[in-house]
Amino acid sequence: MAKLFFKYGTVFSAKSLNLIATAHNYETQGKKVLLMIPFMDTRSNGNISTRAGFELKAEMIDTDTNVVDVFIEHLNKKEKIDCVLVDEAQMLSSKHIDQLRDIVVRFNTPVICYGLRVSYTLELFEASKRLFELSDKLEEIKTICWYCASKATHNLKLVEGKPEYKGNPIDIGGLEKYLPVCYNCYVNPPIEKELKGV
Ligand SMILES: Nc1ncnc2c1ncn2[C@@H]1O[C@H](COP(=O)(O)OP(=O)(O)O)[C@@H](O)[C@H]1O
Ligand SMILES: Cc1cn([C@H]2C[C@H](O)[C@@H](COP(=O)(O)O)O2)c(=O)[nH]c1=O
Repeated sequence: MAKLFFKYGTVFSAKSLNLIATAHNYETQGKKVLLMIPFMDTRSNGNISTRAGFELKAEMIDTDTNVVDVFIEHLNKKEKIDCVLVDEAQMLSSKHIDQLRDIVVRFNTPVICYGLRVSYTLELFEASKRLFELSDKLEEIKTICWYCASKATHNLKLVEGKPEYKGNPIDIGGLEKYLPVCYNCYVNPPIEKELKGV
């Protein structure tokens, strides 16, 4: 029986790197993966990429895209899909997550979603909440706090060097805007540490 997975972590925890390694493992065995990324991720241009330097082309999922239809289009092209991999899953809607769940059940195909758990405003993203509700397996991808030796559990947003805790939970950006932090450093960040070598 195929399963729905949610592999979640903070920003900069190597989620995309993990996805690309999984795709590579399938492909070296001659198996086919279907890659998806939300259209909303305007940084991607339809590519899943990692800061470690790899990039893969993906299907872009817009608000009104039915992901089951995307999957069936590939089957109709005589592709045998062995696994669906979704990056930045937190930017999808809960309806998309229901559709991904449907793919697992109807086509007995594993779906692995990678994404953030909570926003810089400390809210579960709509899609992440649905993934916690529907997934067969939850796995945390871990990294360390930017400022101390604790595990990072939250995402700190900095605007002109100052922490920002309120606003639209979806706000695209990279390390210039978000840092992986523990809860203590989220609440009281020692923000003088510079961004070096990233
Ligand atoms: N230039 C680099 N070369 C190799 N690895 C890097 C480089 N820059 C960052 N990394 C590593 O890449 C990881 C972040 O990767 P990424 O997959 O983009 O994370 P996420 O998708 O969780 O934001 C971190 O573990 C970091 O140590
Ligand atoms: C914390 C947080 C992040 N985002 C955005 C910023 C990036 O575009 C992605 C996360 O990318 P990564 O590969 O995981 O680093 O999500 C956001 O919109 N809201 C947030 O709270």
